[in-house]
Amino acid sequence: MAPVSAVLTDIEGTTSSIAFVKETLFPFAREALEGFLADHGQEPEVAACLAEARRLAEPGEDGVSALRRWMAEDAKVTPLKTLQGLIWRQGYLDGRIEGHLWPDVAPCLRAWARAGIGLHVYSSGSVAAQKLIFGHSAAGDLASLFTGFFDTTTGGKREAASYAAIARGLHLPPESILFLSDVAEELDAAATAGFQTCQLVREADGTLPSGRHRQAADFPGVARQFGLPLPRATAA
Ligand SMILES: CSCCC(=O)C(=O)COP(=O)(O)O
Ligand SMILES: [Mg+2]
Repeated sequence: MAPVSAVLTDIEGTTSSIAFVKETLFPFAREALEGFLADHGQEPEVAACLAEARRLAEPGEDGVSALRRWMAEDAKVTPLKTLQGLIWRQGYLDGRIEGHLWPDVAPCLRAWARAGIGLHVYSSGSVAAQKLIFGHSAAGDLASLFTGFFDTTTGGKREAASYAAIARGLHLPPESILFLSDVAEELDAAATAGFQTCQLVREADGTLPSGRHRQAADFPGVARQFGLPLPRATAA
């Protein structure tokens, strides 16, 4: 096994609870959608999302109906993910939302960054949304620990080509990058591209082990399996 020089992490189900995303973030955006579009629909970034939603909508469906349908389906469609990030921004800034992180995550991220391991994110949430969840997390502002942020504009998380593109973007051999996710199909795609993989099987999220990848219950478990440093308090 090649030494790990970089970690690429998923968010929902990996660094943060599925319940936080589904019961806090998604409803926040759902409830604010129409008001946000009324207030900000003329702004170029918002108008571009609406235009793209109209382009991708089913025949006879308008842009807002398509956005509502994708929300109900939890579809990872770029204009929806971009809009959600823009809507959450206000909630993070005024303190109505605080980014959930499992308590084991921040100490490991800090220890790995201190040791020179490159830290990167790959989530279906937009890059802006990724920076918000880590920048306004329960463990403080962790956004600066990460150097690479990748979202659906790089490609789908279940496609090997997306991971190949990320490795090229990071100028690293795929086998030196460890991808962390709770979703077996994402790990399959990363493994096909040559990444090392580890499934986060978080009991509180009800994740089921795939049996196809190495697995860990938390980030210290990842560290132990892949020779990454442990935070001092858990090193013993
Ligand atoms: C950036 S936090 C919100 C995550 C999100 O919108 C989502 O759809 C979950 O995606 P992930 O790829 O992190 O499972
Ligand atoms: Mg996930």
